[in-house]
Amino acid sequence: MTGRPEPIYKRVLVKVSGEALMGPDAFGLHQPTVDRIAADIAATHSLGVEVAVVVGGGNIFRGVQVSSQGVDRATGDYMGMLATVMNGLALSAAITRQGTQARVLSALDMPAVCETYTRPRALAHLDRGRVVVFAAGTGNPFFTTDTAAALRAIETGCEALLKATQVDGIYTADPKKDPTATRFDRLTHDDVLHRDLKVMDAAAFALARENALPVIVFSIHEPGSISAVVCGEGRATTVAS
Ligand SMILES: Nc1ncnc2c1ncn2[C@@H]1O[C@H](COP(=O)(O)OP(=O)(O)OP(=O)(O)O)[C@@H](O)[C@H]1O
Ligand SMILES: O=c1ccn([C@@H]2O[C@H](COP(=O)(O)O)[C@@H](O)[C@H]2O)c(=O)[nH]1
Repeated sequence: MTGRPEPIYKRVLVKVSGEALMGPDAFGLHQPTVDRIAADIAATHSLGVEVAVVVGGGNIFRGVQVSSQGVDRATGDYMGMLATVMNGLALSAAITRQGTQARVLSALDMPAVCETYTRPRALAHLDRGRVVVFAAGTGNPFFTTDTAAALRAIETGCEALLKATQVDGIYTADPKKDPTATRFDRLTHDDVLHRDLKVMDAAAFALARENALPVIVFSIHEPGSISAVVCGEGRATTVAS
């Protein structure tokens, strides 16, 4: 007995920020941090929750970085999507080391590296109890992995999108820039869109709103935060209609 309540979801999608994977470093993958996040994903899975993951790429590359340096935006975005595949492979390997089966499904076809995303394949892996790591975002430039997270969550019937990020919820303004910003416990999708709160892009929130997908924003830096949130615990902002 851990004293923790039962999970409130059967299937969730966890969006893991790429920047979170660099831990205290300035770039790339910080293996102890990757292992800690993988352990929390495995612990969540061991509670009987089916877990899908979308991983970002901000620790390695963002398309907009090169658009001012003579590389066109679409090419830069494909480079960003490749960064998310590297992160997906690292996270999947770390989850597997925890003793939990995981598979990487890429929106861009690269059969020598990992499986290609199809919805039936993703559902089959989830039904078989595997953690599914979605990589390469939506497979399209001019999108983000936040939008991929909302899209994949809806496609695969997840009951909530858990955005594991740098901050412990949604604030009146970016708390990294405005020390007077205050945190919300609960918001509607409309609130987030009308107030133009930037924690996740508007396309992702619009998709979540249209499909009544709850979004829960919490800090990935808090150990055990993913398994806490699936049990309705921990510090977070819940966005629901
Ligand atoms: N109103 C707000 N409330 C909370 N956070 C906000 C707000 N506005 C902007 N932010 C910022 O949004 C950031 C969330 O971005 P995060 O790095 O998790 O996502 P991402 O850019 O999708 O990930 P990646 O690192 O993979 O690119 C937070 O670090 C926070 O500083
Ligand atoms: O659907 C997508 C998803 C991502 N990209 C590109 O990848 C990088 C990294 O993703 P983050 O969401 O910023 O973590 C992003 O900056 C885009 O360049 C994409 O083109 N399409």
